[in-house]
Amino acid sequence: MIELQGIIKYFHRGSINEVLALSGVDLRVRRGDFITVIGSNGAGKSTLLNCLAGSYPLEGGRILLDEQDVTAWSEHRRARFISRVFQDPLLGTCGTLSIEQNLALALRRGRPHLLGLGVKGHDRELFREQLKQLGLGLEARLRDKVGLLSGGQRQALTMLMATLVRPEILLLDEHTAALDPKTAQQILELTERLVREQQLTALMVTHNMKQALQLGNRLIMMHQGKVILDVSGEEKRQMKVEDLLERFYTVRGEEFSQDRMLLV
Ligand SMILES: Nc1ncnc2c1ncn2[C@@H]1O[C@H](COP(=O)(O)OP(=O)(O)OP(=O)(O)O)[C@@H](O)[C@H]1O
Repeated sequence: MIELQGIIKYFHRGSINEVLALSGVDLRVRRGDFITVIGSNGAGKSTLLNCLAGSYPLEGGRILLDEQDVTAWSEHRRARFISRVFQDPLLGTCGTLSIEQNLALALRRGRPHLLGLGVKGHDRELFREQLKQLGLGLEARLRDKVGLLSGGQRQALTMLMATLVRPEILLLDEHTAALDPKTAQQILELTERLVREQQLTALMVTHNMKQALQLGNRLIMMHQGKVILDVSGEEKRQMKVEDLLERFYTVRGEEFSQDRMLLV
């Protein structure tokens, strides 16, 4: 279980540009939770994921992994248990390396002593088998440079790389937002399958409320650096976009303007 306790994150603290991006976030992520994260622009969604991943130091609060305090752990150290997929398909893969070299790097995640790009025969078999399941024909292109792939193919490969060594937690930050609708849907289906088959714990940021309601077992809504709504199970299954807007109004006492988030 991962627990965030009273997380406080400022940017440019003490300057005229000071931003309080997270103002005391408490969140208990249970093993196997697939949490979709929604909220308006600047609500703190990406910052939350970045703080979990150790990209930024905190100004307050702690992060516990199975009751162990990992707040002081570097981003590199946390990469042993955290995988991330970003919006930009170029960020998760190395374009100048081949598909199999990228996968070989993913296989060594969290094992810093094993450097080099050599690919062993039995690993190659594993890669072929895994790639086949993507249904994109990439298993026949193991030695192709990743730079030759389309954005969707590259994001599918990134998803595979992020889960090749099972992470304790998978962080997805609008990972389908840069793709065309059909490709985005394929990546979402892949996401759902990988999370289900490997029983992963995942947090997925999205601007799409329908998507947030369709996927996962739990949904949190952020606003001005706080979690203002946390629904799961049957309650989430029954919810519609209008219910979410209504709940926002009840909690905040203000309308959720439609330009704050996509309602598709
Ligand atoms: N590296 C940074 N330096 C300075 N300010 C930042 C930085 N990252 C985020 N912020 C600020 O912190 C606040 C929260 O930003 P964050 O990116 O977490 O929001 P978000 O909910 O992910 O928004 P969006 O949906 O627009 O991506 C915003 O006011 C943003 O401008």
